[in-house]
Amino acid sequence: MGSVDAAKKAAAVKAVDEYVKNNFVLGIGSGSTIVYAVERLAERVKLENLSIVCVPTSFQARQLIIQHNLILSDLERNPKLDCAIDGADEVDAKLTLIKGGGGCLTQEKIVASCAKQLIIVCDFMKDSKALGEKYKKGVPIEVIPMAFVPVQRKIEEDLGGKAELRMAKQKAGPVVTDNGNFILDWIFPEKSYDWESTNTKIKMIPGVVETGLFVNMTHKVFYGMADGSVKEKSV
Ligand SMILES: O=C(CO)[C@H](O)[C@H](O)COP(=O)(O)O
Repeated sequence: MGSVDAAKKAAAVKAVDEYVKNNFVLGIGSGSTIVYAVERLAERVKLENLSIVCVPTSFQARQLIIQHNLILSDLERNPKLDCAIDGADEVDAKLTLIKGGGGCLTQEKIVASCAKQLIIVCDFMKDSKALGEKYKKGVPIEVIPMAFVPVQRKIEEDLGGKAELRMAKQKAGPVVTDNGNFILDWIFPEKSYDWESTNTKIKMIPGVVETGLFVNMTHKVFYGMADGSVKEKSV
């Protein structure tokens, strides 16, 4: 295992060990770091005979829950969660996040918004002073397919930068999200942003479903470090 994967694993294990308690309803995020969190969760459930109900944030998360024989639920049965554990593409000094590198931002944000606490697990490369410093792929924005051109134009005219339609790698055409929508990656001009108002501006554009900007949602971040230690930051 390389140092980045070891860092992801260290962060995920620590978060699951510190935050998951018996009888929790737990949001399960998406991405590669979450795989380690679910592995650790399954281990603890077995060893400690815990009862944990899991609400997925994506098709991938649902599969992980099923593969590890964990209890699968949804927001209809469990609209209130004790905690959600998820990854991030970048975390700034105020714990504002860019999420959605894996395209699951909308369900991730919905599940996080239903949780008492959002706990982020990531490696040291995601830790930045200002968004855009480390993650160069922009802010993911989920859009209704028939609206992608007008949304693209509005973002570029009003906010500057480029809003690129995310294309699939192993299929001709765009990436289609778990909700049947497209993703625009907004490569924003380099300047300092008020992310709360920027997020609101983008969300007000007709056709936008959700953005990958998570503002004032994070309670704690566990950063796995290159030396195997874990650094913690909270608001
Ligand atoms: O937001 C996400 C998916 O939509 C992921 O949590 C984010 O992309 C981080 O993934 P990884 O743990 O693989 O670095």
